[in-house]
Amino acid sequence: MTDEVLLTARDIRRDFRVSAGFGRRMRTVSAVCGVSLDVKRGGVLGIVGESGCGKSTLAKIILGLDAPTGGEVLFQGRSLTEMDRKERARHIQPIFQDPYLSLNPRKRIDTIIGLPLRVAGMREGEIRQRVRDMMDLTGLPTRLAGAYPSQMSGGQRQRVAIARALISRPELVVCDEPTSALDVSIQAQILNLLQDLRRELGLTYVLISHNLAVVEHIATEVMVMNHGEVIEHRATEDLFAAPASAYTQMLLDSILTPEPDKGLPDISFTEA
Ligand SMILES: Nc1ncnc2c1ncn2[C@@H]1O[C@H](COP(=O)(O)OP(=O)(O)OP(=O)(O)O)[C@@H](O)[C@H]1O
Repeated sequence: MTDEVLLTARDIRRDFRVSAGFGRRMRTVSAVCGVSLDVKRGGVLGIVGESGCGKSTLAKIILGLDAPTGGEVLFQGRSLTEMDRKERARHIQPIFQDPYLSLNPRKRIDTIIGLPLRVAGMREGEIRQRVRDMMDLTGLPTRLAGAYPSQMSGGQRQRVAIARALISRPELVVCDEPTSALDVSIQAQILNLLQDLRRELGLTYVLISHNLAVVEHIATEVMVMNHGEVIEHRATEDLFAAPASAYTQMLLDSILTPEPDKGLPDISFTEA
């Protein structure tokens, strides 16, 4: 990780107007309440917190897929609002939780992976080569190029989603629960792949996860959220060694308390 700040979010707010029920008045839900953060080039910022604390809303705002009701996001000093969709996509790409939902079931794998390059207007010959290289890099056998998402396993589908996200060589990848929909036995493979790709391609990640074991292993910094606010944001080692807040301590305690008969999650990582 370097000290260069790739992305800055300043005082982000996101309010939603929601109906309070049949015949009732509208009320405001504040999903994100004044969050500021810096993402440093080459690092992994883990964002953790319980369900509903605002992680995914913040991720969508960082990706430019949703507009904040207050504050601004700067990528290399430029506001995301100054960039069009194509330019944003060149710099920042998402990897979502469920690869099945995020892949078009009617398209072949090679078409899905190459789509960002086609949108950018690249020549077909070059696209084919880049797709082959990216399949190789993400551990997808080339014989799967003509397959459809329904013919693949969950892990393979997530590899396709990763290949598609990385093919336009973005600098920042926002991973929103990238392994939560996968079998436990596959989760570690995908996390190890993400780690290898980060080193090989010099990527920066924002990693949203409710799984603190995953975040502890991968993130260089961790930001803890609760009710739309930042509770603490520190280097991973420091946070796990001595959490500064009772809320973080409660989250840490909850991963150390296995569910009856299930034991702790069996995720084994390869060492860096
Ligand atoms: N489009 C929306 N309309 C209304 N309320 C919303 C909308 N999106 C999110 N919210 C509300 O904002 C709050 C934060 O939601 P968000 O999905 O960001 O949390 P999260 O931490 O990602 O949760 P999870 O881990 O369950 O995905 C929740 O109370 C949610 O109901």
